[in-house]
Amino acid sequence: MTIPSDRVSGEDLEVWASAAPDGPVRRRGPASSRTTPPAGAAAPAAGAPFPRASSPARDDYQGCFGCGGDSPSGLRIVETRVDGTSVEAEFAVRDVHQGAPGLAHGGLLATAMDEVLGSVAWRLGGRYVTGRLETDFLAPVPVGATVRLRAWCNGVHGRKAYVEGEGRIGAPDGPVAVRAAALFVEVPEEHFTKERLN
Ligand SMILES: CCCCCCCCCCCC(=O)SCCNC(=O)CCNC(=O)[C@H](O)C(C)(C)COP(=O)(O)OP(=O)(O)OC[C@H]1O[C@@H](n2cnc3c(N)ncnc32)[C@H](O)[C@@H]1OP(=O)(O)O
Repeated sequence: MTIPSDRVSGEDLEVWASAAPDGPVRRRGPASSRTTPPAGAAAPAAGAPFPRASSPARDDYQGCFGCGGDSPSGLRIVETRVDGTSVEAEFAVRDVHQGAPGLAHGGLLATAMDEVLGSVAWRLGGRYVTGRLETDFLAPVPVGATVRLRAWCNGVHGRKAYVEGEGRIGAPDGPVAVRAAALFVEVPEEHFTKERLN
């Protein structure tokens, strides 16, 4: 595998084709060029429905740490709104999600972002896995809070999908606690079976 190592540092980087409800956004730098669509990437049509409206594999499988109901300490993320190219979801931070006393563990917040960004990638129609996940933690999240998640796709280039999102505390317009940008890579079906030990 050849992974590009170039980074864009310093100045803000404009995401050229963001489908975020507020339109094109400026990311606070430094931001990685690895999670920014290159020139020539296909931009999702704003407001158009996702190619895949739902995920039967997901609906039938409850073992996922992010969204499944069978994992006792799982995040139990629930999607609340799917609108064109964006997904909204939420979860409640429980005691089992603590890092520092009374506060959510950052790794679990990153997991939540992986989940909701992954849901957007899944809805693009292929089978995608996370290749790279960049996360900015902007505010502590107290145990007991509901985190409102939102994610959208910025572009698709070959096997690569560029997805971005944020998590806010308490309400859809609450304080931003976490931001994430990710590169998802499309894989064949056997990806999910060939390395399994059981
Ligand atoms: C069931 C219901 C589910 C429903 C889903 C619901 C949501 C679930 C959310 C959870 C999602 C996850 O956590 S998924 C689990 C975590 N992720 C994984 O386990 C993935 C592990 N990694 C891999 O399997 C592999 O490294 C891949 C598939 C990512 C890439 O390997 P590959 O297939 O051989 O492809 P490769 O040629 O290396 O890479 C393809 C292109 O992507 C680029 N690329 C690859 N990785 C990177 C990277 N980290 N940073 C930059 N670029 C990268 C390459 O440069 C290349 O660009 P170019 O040369 O083409 O330009």
